[in-house]
Amino acid sequence: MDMRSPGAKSPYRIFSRGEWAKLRADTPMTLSEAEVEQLRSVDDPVDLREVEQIYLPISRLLALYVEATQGLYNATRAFLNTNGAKVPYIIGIGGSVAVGKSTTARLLQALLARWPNTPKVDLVTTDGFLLPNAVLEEEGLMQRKGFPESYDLPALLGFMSDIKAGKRRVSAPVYSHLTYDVVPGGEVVVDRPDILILEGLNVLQAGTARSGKAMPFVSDFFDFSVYIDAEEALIHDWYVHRFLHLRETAFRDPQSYFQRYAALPASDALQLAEGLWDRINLPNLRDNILPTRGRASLVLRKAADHRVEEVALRKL
Ligand SMILES: Nc1ncnc2c1ncn2[C@@H]1O[C@H](COP(=O)(O)OP(=O)(O)O)[C@@H](O)[C@H]1O
Ligand SMILES: CC(C)(COP(=O)(O)O)[C@@H](O)C(=O)NCCC(=O)O
Repeated sequence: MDMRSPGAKSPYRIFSRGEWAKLRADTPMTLSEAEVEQLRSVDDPVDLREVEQIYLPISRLLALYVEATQGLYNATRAFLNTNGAKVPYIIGIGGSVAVGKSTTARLLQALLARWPNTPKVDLVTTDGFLLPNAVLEEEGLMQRKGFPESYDLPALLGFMSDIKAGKRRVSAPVYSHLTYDVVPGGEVVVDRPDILILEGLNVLQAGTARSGKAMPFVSDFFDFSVYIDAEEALIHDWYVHRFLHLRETAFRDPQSYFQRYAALPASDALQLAEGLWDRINLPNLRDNILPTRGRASLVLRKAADHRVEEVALRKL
């Protein structure tokens, strides 16, 4: 589906940047320039203007949706005459490697937590559910990191199911981009938030376990989902640029998996980044990530300067 030429039958309503910005209405700005700077990832130029024009309208829309969903839960509780556990509202954020999912997730977390009915907003990334490198190596999957088969899908589904059941203190494993591996014994504990944001490449994918067995979709647990979109060539440039930037910063850390490459001449580092993109991230984008775009509730389409130029909102 081409988002830019949606037919009359498209399930999406398309907004230009200007049209979307107007939907902020009177939503107050609750982040400072310094906070936005702190929340953005390496190489992401997002600023207060982008927050005002793109993220405040999303935050306003979500505040309305969350309130309506909370009303539905209350209606069910009244109907059943029970005092069931509070159920978190779940938002999925998907898109390619290097498209800017982390920045969007952190900005939405900060904005949503400032609404009075959703003070507790937790954020979990799916990379914690990747199989450890030792297992990926044993199974010949190191060149498939981020592909559906590189995740422990049953564990991710179990986590989502516990959250939706309103369980207390549900834990998720943690991934380190520095060591390029799952952190042994690492965990993040989610304790009945008002909202949970789940961010990762694979959040909108159809559920197939490594055994080939059909499983529920992770997105079956979502109340709302966002897909971050951009032209393939742009994401490629962002990935390579970020890699060269990290070579001068994070890769110099003695703990970094990529430390051995920090001393490489720029031309060799460039070749390495191009190889990772061509062998892993581009095929994953084409085969597994982009095909899920049409399942998102909201699609944010970014331009070369990383700014969102178009927004597509699913007609319910
Ligand atoms: N090799 C790396 N070393 C350190 N940080 C990294 C590395 N690769 C990615 N990151 C950081 O990890 C986060 C997630 O990156 P990624 O999965 O590409 O998603 P996105 O760019 O869509 O947020 C980003 O904040 C990025 O800057
Ligand atoms: C860790 C990732 C798979 C992202 O995982 P996610 O949080 O989206 O589940 C990705 O950042 C990655 O490392 N891809 C492997 C190829 C590469 O090194 O770029």
